Amino acid sequence: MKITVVGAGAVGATTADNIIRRELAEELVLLDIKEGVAEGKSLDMYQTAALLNFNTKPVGSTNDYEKTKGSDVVVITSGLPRKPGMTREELIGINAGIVKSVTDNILKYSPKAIIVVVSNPMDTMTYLALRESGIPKKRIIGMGGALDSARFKTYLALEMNVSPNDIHGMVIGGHGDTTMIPLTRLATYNGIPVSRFIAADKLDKVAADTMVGGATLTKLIGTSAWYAPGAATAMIVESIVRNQKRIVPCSVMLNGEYGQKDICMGVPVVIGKGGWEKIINLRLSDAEKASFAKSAEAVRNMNAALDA
Ligand SMILES: NC(=O)c1ccc[n+]([C@@H]2O[C@H](COP(=O)([O-])OP(=O)(O)OC[C@H]3O[C@@H](n4cnc5c(N)ncnc54)[C@H](O)[C@@H]3O)[C@@H](O)[C@H]2O)c1
Ligand SMILES: O=C(O)C[C@H](O)C(=O)O
Repeated sequence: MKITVVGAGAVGATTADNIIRRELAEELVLLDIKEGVAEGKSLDMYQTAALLNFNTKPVGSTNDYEKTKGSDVVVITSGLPRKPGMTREELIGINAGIVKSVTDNILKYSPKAIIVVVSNPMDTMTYLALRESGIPKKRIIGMGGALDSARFKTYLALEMNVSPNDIHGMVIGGHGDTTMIPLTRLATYNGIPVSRFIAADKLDKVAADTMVGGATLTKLIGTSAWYAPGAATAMIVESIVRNQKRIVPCSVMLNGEYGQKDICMGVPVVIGKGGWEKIINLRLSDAEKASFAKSAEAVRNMNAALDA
């Protein structure tokens, strides 16, 4: 198994670190356009092997795609992160060009790779990568819902003062401050609806905090987050390489599911060795269906900017 992570910034390096610690591949290539950064971070990470007992060797590359040849899975994290006060959507101008050129280069050397897109605005970047590459849709997975769901579970656990490990819940829709849809109705504390433990107004606040979870961290840190994004991305990669068939909300191309077509948005999918293998069709309430349609409209408008 060979995995490449493009972009050795905060999210790319954290993703790579999680992947090698869990030994998800024999070989991990970390690539960045900045001279020496991927090589330096790879060496730094490899120096933890003797302390943490793992055997995957990370290899750095300054924009040399030959080194990525034959990758089974490629994660794209290259691109600008937002600054406080910005939306993810404002990154489209620069990041679209980066994601397009990276996708072209990756597929030259790894035509069969499954691609996990992280760069923002993620739903539109996933759509772009799929449109530009023309590869089968099941091989392109956008990472957003995995992270948003982890934040949702964390806020629920904090409110209830319980372990996040006992909380189940999903966030679907777009990966944007106003487009994500935390499914409060379906969230449970070990199978028991969370509404049995949290008052309605508190549950609404958890949902609202989840939606601006990325913006909150960006304001605190001065740039966007990386620990949970890196862990969420590695979790998806693990489900692919170990064929775990986990159900994860991911941005995938819809063809009539959830009433939408020709758009990549977050819905629950089964992730295995083929990429996303199946979409799980949730029975949404009328209000949830309306939120999904509204979210799709916003994502579609963003996609239209690709051709503007
Ligand atoms: N989908 C999500 O849930 C999620 C979560 C966190 C961050 N993000 C997004 O991920 C992206 C990266 O965030 P970050 O915090 O790691 O940013 P960062 O600035 O720390 O790292 C980005 C890296 O990309 C590199 N890069 C730029 N152009 C490149 C190219 N053409 N080829 C190779 N490398 C290139 C840069 O040199 C830099 O090292 C941002 O767009 C951010 O918004 C998405
Ligand atoms: O908030 C951001 O801009 C980065 C990422 O999408 C996140 O949710 O952490």
